[in-house]
Amino acid sequence: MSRGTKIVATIGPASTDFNVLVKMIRAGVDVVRLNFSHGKAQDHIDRARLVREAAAECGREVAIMADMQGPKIRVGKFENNKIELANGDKFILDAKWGENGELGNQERVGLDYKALPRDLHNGDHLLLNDGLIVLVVDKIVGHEIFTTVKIGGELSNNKGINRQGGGLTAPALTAKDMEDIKTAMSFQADYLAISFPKSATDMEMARQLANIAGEPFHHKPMMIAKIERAEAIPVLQEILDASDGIMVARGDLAVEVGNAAVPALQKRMIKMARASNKLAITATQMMESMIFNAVPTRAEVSDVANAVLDGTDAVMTSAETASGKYPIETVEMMAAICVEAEQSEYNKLDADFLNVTFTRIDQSIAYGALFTAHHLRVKAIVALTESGSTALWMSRHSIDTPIFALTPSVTTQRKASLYRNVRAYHLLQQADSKVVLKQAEDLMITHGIAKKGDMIVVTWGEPMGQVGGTNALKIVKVGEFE
Ligand SMILES: Nc1ncnc2c1ncn2[C@@H]1O[C@H](COP(=O)(O)OP(=O)(O)OP(=O)(O)O)[C@@H](O)[C@H]1O
Ligand SMILES: CC(=O)C(=O)O
Ligand SMILES: [K+]
Ligand SMILES: [Mg+2]
Repeated sequence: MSRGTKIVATIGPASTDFNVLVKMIRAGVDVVRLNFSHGKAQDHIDRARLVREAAAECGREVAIMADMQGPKIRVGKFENNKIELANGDKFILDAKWGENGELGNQERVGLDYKALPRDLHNGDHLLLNDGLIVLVVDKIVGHEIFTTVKIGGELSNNKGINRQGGGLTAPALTAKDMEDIKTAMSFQADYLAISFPKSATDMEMARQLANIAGEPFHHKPMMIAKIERAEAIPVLQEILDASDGIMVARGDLAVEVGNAAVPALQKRMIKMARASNKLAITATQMMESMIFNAVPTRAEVSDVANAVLDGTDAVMTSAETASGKYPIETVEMMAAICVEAEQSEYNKLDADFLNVTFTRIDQSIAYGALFTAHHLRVKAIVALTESGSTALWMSRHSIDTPIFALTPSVTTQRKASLYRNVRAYHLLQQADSKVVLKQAEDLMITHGIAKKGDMIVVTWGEPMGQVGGTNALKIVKVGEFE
C-alpha cells in the first residue's frame, strides 16, 4: 500500500551525510527541514546541496523547508557552561549582563532580548528550557528581573525562555531571520517556515521579503506559519489566510498554552487548515524516545497515528533525525505507522461538501474529479497542473483514490511532496492535450498504478500551459489513446 501522509525530517549532525540521506529518502522522507536555529549560513547552503544530490541519486524530488530561528528569547552563556538551580533559590535575569563580556553565574545571567524587563509583571511565570525550569517574577528594577525558582534543574548556555500564557512582544522577524531568508532563497528553499508569528502581518512581511530575495531565481517559496505562541490562537484564521500552511509547533506551543491544551488545539488547527485549503504539519517529540532507542514507545506510535487520523499532511521529526542514534529507523517506523493508520480512515467525502457552493471553474473541476473517482472507484486521479493548486484542493478531502500531479514545473513537483495523498511526476510541456493525455496514461502504467482497461480521471486546462485554467475533466479507460 502506498503512503499518503508525508514525512518531514530535520537534518543535523546525525544525518548530514550523503549515504545516510539517501537511505532516509528511500525510507520515506518527502521534505527535509533545515533548522536555522543551529549552524551558519554556509552550513545550510552545503546541506541543501547535499539534499538535492541525495534526492537525485534516488530519482526523487524532495522539498527543502528552511525553518527560521525567530525571536526565541534566550539566556546568555555561563562561566561554567551551566548552573544548577534549586527550588526556592533567588535568580536574576539581567538585560545588561554580558554587554561587557560578563558570563552568567549562580546569581544572574544575561538575556539576548534587552526589552524583556519591560514586557514582564510581578507574578509572571517564566518557563526555561522548554518548561523544565520555572521562575516566578518577584520584582523588576530597571534592567534586572528578580525571580524565585519554583521548579529547579540544570540551566545551560542559550536555553530558551517563554512566559506562561504568552504575550511577550518580540517581533516575529529578527534581523537574523531577514538575512537567513536571503540565504534560503539563494538555494530556492521550497518552503519557508516562520517561527512565532502572531498576526497575518508577520506572515505577509515574511512572504514579501522571501519573494524579493527569490526574484533573481524566479522563485516564490510556500510560506508555513509555525503556531507556537498563545496570541496566534485567536487569530489563527487570518494567519492561515496569509500563509500556505501551518505547523503545529508543539514544543513552544505547549510551554505557552500548557501542554494539556495542545492535543485539542492540534485537532482544531488541522481541521481549520484543511477547510481553508491550506497545509498542516504536526511537529515535535513525535518519536522522541528514538533519539536513543531503536523502537518507539506505544504512546509515540499512537501520537503519529492520531496525527494521521486528524488529517495532517505531514508528521515531522526533530532531534530524532538531526542528532539521534537512529535517523533511518525513525523514518522507516513513521512510514509504517502512517500506512497502517490510513487504512482505518473514515471516508466522509459527501459530508465535506454539504451546503457548499462552487463558484470557480477550476475548483468545480477538482471537486468533480473527486466525486467521480470516489463513486466510480477509479484507480487514480491525474491532475495536469502548472501551479499544483488543483492537486492541493483535491488533497484537502480524504478519499481512497491516490492523486497524481503531473507538471512541467520542477518547483511545483517539489512543493507537492508535502501534500497529503499527492504524488507528483514530471511531464513534458506539450501544446496538444491528446499527446499529454497519452503521456499521463503511460506514466500510470509505468508506475504500476493502472493497467490497460482500468479507469482513471484526468483534469487539465484548455489551452494547455496556462496557470489556473483547469476547465476539463475526462474519465479515461487506459489504452484508449493507443
Ligand atoms: N543543524 C543542527 N546542528 C546541530 N544540532 C542540531 C541541528 N538541528 C537540530 N539539532 C539538534 O536537534 C535538537 C532538536 O531539533 P529542533 O530542530 O527541534 O531544535 P530546537 O533547538 O528545539 O529548535 P527551535 O530552536 O526551532 O525551537 C536541537 O536542540 C539540537 O540539539
Ligand atoms: C518545531 C518547533 O519550533 C516547536 O515545536 O516549537
Ligand atoms: K527554528
Ligand atoms: Mg519552536
